[in-house]
Amino acid sequence: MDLKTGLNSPVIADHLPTLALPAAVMTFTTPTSFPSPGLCLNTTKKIPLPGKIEEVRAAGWLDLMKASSPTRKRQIKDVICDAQSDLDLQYCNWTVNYPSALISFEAISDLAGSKRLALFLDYDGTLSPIVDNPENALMSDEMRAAVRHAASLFPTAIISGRSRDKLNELYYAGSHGMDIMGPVRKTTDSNGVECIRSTDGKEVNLFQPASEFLPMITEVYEKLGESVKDIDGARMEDNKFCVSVHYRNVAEDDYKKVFHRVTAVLEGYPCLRLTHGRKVFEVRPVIDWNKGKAVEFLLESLGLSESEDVLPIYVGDDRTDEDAFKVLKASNRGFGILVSSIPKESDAFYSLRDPAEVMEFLRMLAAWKEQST
Ligand SMILES: O=P(O)(O)OC[C@H]1O[C@H](O[C@H]2O[C@H](CO)[C@@H](O)[C@H](O)[C@H]2O)[C@H](O)[C@@H](O)[C@@H]1O
Repeated sequence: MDLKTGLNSPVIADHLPTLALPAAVMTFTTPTSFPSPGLCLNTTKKIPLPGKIEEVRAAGWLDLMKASSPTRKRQIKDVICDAQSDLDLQYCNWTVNYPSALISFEAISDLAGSKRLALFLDYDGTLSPIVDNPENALMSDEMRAAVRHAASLFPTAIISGRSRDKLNELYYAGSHGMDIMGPVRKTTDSNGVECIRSTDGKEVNLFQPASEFLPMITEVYEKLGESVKDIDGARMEDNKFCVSVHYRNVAEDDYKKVFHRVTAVLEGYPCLRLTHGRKVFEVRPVIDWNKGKAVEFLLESLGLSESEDVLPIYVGDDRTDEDAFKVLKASNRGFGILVSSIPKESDAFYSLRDPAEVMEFLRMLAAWKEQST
């Protein structure tokens, strides 16, 4: 997919309640085959769950899948109005804890002061609206211009679950941060970093911490594709170091089927984990690497990880972006901005409603930078 001019479509935000699965569910067996155990998180042996807990687990996931469906709008105009006003009230109350980055822009620019901003931008749901077909999730020309303008003023990276070759912009980390094309590192620690030339001849660094998992990812992609091919609307996506199983276009009655087919295949891959995205199952290696680690890696590559006069800002909409929000929150340096049109728990500090507001925020940042220099 080439990210060209985009299609504007309504952003359908998904509400994903947090689901605390029993600890037993989250244990994995360190495999005897495939990558060296060192690569797979040290974990205790996976124990078969008693039937009851297995049912609870399946029901929990099913609730997650249903909760991420768009609320069914009834055809009666009044109900939509009422529902809309209730949602607005809930959203308004939520922004008390997650202030709008547009309304709070003056506070943000005061915080930024003379610091050097570093921008980290998620792609789907942040720079492009959520649409039914991933192939149609494109940045609009206006958004692309806003991103490019910001990138001319601040170090800017796109960090996405998509494979890196679908993102031909700036610095970027595809596969949920596991495939990083970043600036030539200014630090000595270069283990695992390969120096290559990018398509426009620029010398860059390539860092792929999950490269040993490629054969496993390729194999599980094939198996998952085979296992869901008879489910109408189910769609696979190969994101190089991770796999997406989309169910946005699957009938809700078939959600359970998708869930059980995916989990049945993954039973044979204890070194892979399943996370829930926006009407998508994300299958990733069980390694200690995520979007938060990618942000830390890129800051270090830019020589910005030690200095106090840097303000990293991460803008994202999905659960995998929370790893980056957590890193910035824990470092007490910089902050996350959650893109959501409905209330959600998050480790972000600010909020923006949708990609249109993200674009406005980027424009405000650029204007602020240009008038303050
Ligand atoms: O980290 P991101 O850049 O947010 O990528 C996360 C996933 O985004 C895409 O799927 C989501 O967007 C699609 C297009 O709007 C939508 O159809 C789908 O339901 C969403 O889950 C992408 O296709 C995945 O590969 C990414 O992992």
